[in-house]
Amino acid sequence: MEYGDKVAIENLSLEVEQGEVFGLIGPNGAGKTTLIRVLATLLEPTFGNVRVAGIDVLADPLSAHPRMAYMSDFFSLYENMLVWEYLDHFARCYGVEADRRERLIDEALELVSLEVRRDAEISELSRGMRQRICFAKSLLHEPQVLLLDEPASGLDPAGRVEFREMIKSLHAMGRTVLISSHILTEMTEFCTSIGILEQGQLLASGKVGDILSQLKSGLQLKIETVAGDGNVQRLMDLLDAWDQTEQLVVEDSRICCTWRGERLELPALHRAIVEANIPLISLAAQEDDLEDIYMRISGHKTS
Ligand SMILES: Nc1ncnc2c1ncn2[C@@H]1O[C@H](COP(=O)(O)OP(=O)(O)OP(=O)(O)O)[C@@H](O)[C@H]1O
Repeated sequence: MEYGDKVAIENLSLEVEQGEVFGLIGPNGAGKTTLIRVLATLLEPTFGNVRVAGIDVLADPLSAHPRMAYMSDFFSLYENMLVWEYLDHFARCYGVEADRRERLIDEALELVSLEVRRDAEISELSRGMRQRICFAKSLLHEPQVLLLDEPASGLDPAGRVEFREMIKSLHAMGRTVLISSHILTEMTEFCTSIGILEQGQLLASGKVGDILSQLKSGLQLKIETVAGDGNVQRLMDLLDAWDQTEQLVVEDSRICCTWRGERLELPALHRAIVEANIPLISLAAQEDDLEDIYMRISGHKTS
């Protein structure tokens, strides 16, 4: 996908299975919005094929529209409408028959926990509530596929928790959700699969557990000794000789490295350090989390 001579997405091949909650993760400018807008038929790719819910969206966008909902990170509402009026208005626009409208509005309001604000004027509502109304609006035509571009941005922590619950409910209802974010850790809590996008290229994609286990590099060790008396050098030498450590980085009197051995070998390493009379302040081992993996495969430095 190109904007003039700027290539926003390149050689991207991605399949999201029905019923998945797929997290599209990438930093600013990675191409997430571009990809979602292509799927939503708002942008035409320079070349390539795009299918949503089995429909070729380039050849037949009108058949694809009823099956999908798109929610942008920017949204606007009609301020002077009541919540139910707003939803009723859009349900009519989407061609929802009169005898189903009220039920669908009630269900959407329940899903976003706004039943009690049914008769409130939109201008009275907080940002989080407005976002939830937009979300409710996007559910009225019962789309199979939801395309959500950074929907949790601008929500406070409580709003984010509620948002996660909404996505989990949609997953339980069998909907397919593609959701973008640059906040990695929260995506693992409700996504079934993830893709990591960087500079328009998909660096990795798959089930959350598979990505974690494929890309795990081992345990990250942080070992702290007392500064002075050559302690740091002796600790470095001992770790080098152990031959299970990689990527040693020294920060003052602390050494960080990757441990290639088994977790159960760590007590022996601990003992060897003590027996070598190297004063040990702490030895901590931590599994890579998604954030570490993302930073490593995208070539960023971890802290
Ligand atoms: N209308 C446009 N014209 C030219 N370049 C564009 C246009 N829209 C996006 N781009 C460029 O395409 C690239 C991808 O942008 P995109 O908005 O898809 O990224 P993103 O991952 O959604 O970023 P963010 O997290 O900041 O929303 C960026 O380099 C951006 O500058």
